[in-house]
Amino acid sequence: MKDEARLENIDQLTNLIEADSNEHALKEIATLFVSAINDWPSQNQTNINEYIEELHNYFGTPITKDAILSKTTSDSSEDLWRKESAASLLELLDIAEKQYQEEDLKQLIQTIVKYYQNPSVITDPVALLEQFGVYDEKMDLSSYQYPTLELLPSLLQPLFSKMGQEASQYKLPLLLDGSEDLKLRELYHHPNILLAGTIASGKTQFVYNQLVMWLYLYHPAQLKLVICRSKPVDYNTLAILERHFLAALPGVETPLVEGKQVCSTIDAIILECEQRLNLFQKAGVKGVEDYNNKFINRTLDPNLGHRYLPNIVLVMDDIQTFLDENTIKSLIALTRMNLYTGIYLLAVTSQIMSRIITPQLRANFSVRIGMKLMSQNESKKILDCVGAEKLASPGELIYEQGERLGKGTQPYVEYNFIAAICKFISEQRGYPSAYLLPIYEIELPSIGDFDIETRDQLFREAAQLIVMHQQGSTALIQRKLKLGYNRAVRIMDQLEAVGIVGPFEGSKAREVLYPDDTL
Ligand SMILES: Nc1ncnc2c1ncn2[C@@H]1O[C@H](COP(=O)(O)OP(=O)(O)OP(=O)(O)O)[C@@H](O)[C@H]1O
Repeated sequence: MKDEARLENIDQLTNLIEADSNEHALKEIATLFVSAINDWPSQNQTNINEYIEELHNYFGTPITKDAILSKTTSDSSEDLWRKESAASLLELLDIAEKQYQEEDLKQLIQTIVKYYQNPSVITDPVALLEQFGVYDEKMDLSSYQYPTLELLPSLLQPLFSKMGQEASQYKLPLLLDGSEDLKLRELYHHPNILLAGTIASGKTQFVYNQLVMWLYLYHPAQLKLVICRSKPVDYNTLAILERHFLAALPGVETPLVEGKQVCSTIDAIILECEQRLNLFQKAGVKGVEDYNNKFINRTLDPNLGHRYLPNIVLVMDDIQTFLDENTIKSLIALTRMNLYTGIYLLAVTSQIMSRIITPQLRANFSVRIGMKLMSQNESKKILDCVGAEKLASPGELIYEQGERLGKGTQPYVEYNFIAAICKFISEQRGYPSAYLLPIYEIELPSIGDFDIETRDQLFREAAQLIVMHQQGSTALIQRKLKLGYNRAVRIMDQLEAVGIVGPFEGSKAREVLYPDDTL
């Protein structure tokens, strides 16, 4: 984590609260705390710790509601100010008790200081872009409000509150254990995670837990998700986050990735990865963390292609359903090059066969997690040791990273709460579209018997669509580019003229003559 200026002074805290455009319980508590300090009858009190010490001297230790109530009785004019101050303290302890089950004022103030000391929680990189001269009104989500803890069941609020405090030290955390021993894992040095478990062992819940945690921690400018699903019923709740947190290929209808699109999407992520590595080289840095710091500190010129790089997490649930030969090759390529790029892969499977998780691919997953597995043999295949066959299902897991092994339990966040969090986010202003993944530009052939000037304006987009989907269908152009039939037919004729598709074949789709490995 980078060093932050220490937050000790009451004026600093007041300024940070004012700059925090989100409404949440911690801000309310911090505001009451500032007003309690301002009312406290001591000379020029400006230091937060000294103020806490004065409170301890006066109320005793710990400073609880009972301690405050039993002290605030006398009527001298100095005590009137103390009473005012105490009223704010009582109010803030009241909120803290309900929201965070915290009764000790000192602990609470430490939490506030920690929260406001870490600017990544409150700083919006998009708002910062304004300073770089590349500010774009359409991309401004500076009024974005992070989901509040109240959207979670009250039983889980203390866990997420603790998570929020601890997670500020991580570049991207993974939740491994949600029991009393909260256990998070830093993914920056281990960006590829494999999760295996039998059917109904809690794998999808594991994925949702990570997503919910990240949605609590990050601004839409900082995190993008690509979700590959095998069943159309999965992850529908997340589709409404398209314009906030999802990344997608240009021109696709649903931002949740299925079937044939999986391989082209992974290839697009590989391209994004390559672009990032180029940017790092130009910037003279090793990874995304230093790169973004340089960008925020205005040492990288946006006119040279530099931009803020969000974390991108590729989630592949039921990975076995996507793994044909090409996809395995692409995944191996991706997992070889994505270290420190801010691009992560979370792969989930219920099938432990080496045909699916090939030794080459397995070796690139440096974080491996087993939920309940069928046999000792399966456990060994995933974790290099037995044990996962004995886990309680759903929810328990064993994780392995390098030499270490650990056991954890996943919390259970019911889907209606997840849906409420997504709804809370989706109702806010979003970007004009999903974060668009790059696609390889097609070198259009120069052959053809029509004038380039007469090409349809959407000719290039249509060509990319047809080649990407390997489907010479007029209906596809109509649907994806939202065009009328006649215009789509005209474009198809133009595509035939340059040799991208074959001739019209009646009710059959035209043959695509341009191979998709050029994409
Ligand atoms: N930690 C947990 N505590 C209690 N119930 C849980 C927990 N995790 C999951 N469940 C419940 O167990 C069931 C199976 O969970 P989930 O769908 O996550 O499993 P899965 O491994 O993804 O299953 P599949 O392989 O069929 O996709 C669901 O009904 C879910 O609500």
